[in-house]
Amino acid sequence: MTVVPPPVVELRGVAKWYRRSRPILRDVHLAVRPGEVVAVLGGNGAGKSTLLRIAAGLSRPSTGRVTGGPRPIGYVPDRFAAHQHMSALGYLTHLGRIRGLGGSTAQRQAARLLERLALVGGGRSALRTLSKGNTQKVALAQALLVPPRLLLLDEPWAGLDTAAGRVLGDLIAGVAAAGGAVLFTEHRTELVAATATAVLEIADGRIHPGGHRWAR
Ligand SMILES: Nc1ncnc2c1ncn2[C@@H]1O[C@H](COP(=O)(O)OP(=O)(O)OP(=O)(O)O)[C@@H](O)[C@H]1O
Repeated sequence: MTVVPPPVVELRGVAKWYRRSRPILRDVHLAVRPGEVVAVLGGNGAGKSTLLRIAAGLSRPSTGRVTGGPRPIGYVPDRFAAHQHMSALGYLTHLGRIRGLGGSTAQRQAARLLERLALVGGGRSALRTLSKGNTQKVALAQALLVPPRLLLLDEPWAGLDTAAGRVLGDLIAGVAAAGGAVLFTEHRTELVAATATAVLEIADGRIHPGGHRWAR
């Protein structure tokens, strides 16, 4: 008998609207379990980022419930502002310490991720000088400093070159293999097909199962 593990995060009957807005999400039911990599598709403005923010606990549903909310959560937002004068390595080390790592572990982990993602110019580069793709590498590294039980990625391939894109695929697979759950948004179907174990689509505020499961 196969035992289905409990969801890492679960949304039950979630709806979201902003003042005077149409409902962005309606009656969304979604469960992401350990080892799953779930892709959320949908057109511009469909509500994908809204869904991720709710799953992250950053935005409250107007109705419905979110259960789970494990720690640590890794979250890469659709826009990562990095205007600081700090270096990439200094910034990530600082964040790692805030998240409970010792100073040298935080620095080692930050350096390892930046090297793996091949941050151009290296970790000493000031954040505000980084190109879009290199800023995205820092955004990804901050989400992975502490191995997340839930990894939420909003269009994580945006701006990445091919090599870094492949590394991202490996990092996502690594989180899932370690028993983490991953929920990501993406428009490019080839990236979804190569990465996701399940696909959902948001249309009219409702979640529609993609129906297709791609074997890894
Ligand atoms: N704070 C807010 N106040 C009012 N409306 C908002 C707010 N945040 C998002 N919206 C609206 O909610 C809708 C869904 O936005 P969301 O960013 O979730 O879409 P998305 O599917 O991620 O879009 P894209 O693919 O363009 O990134 C949009 O119409 C947007 O304008």
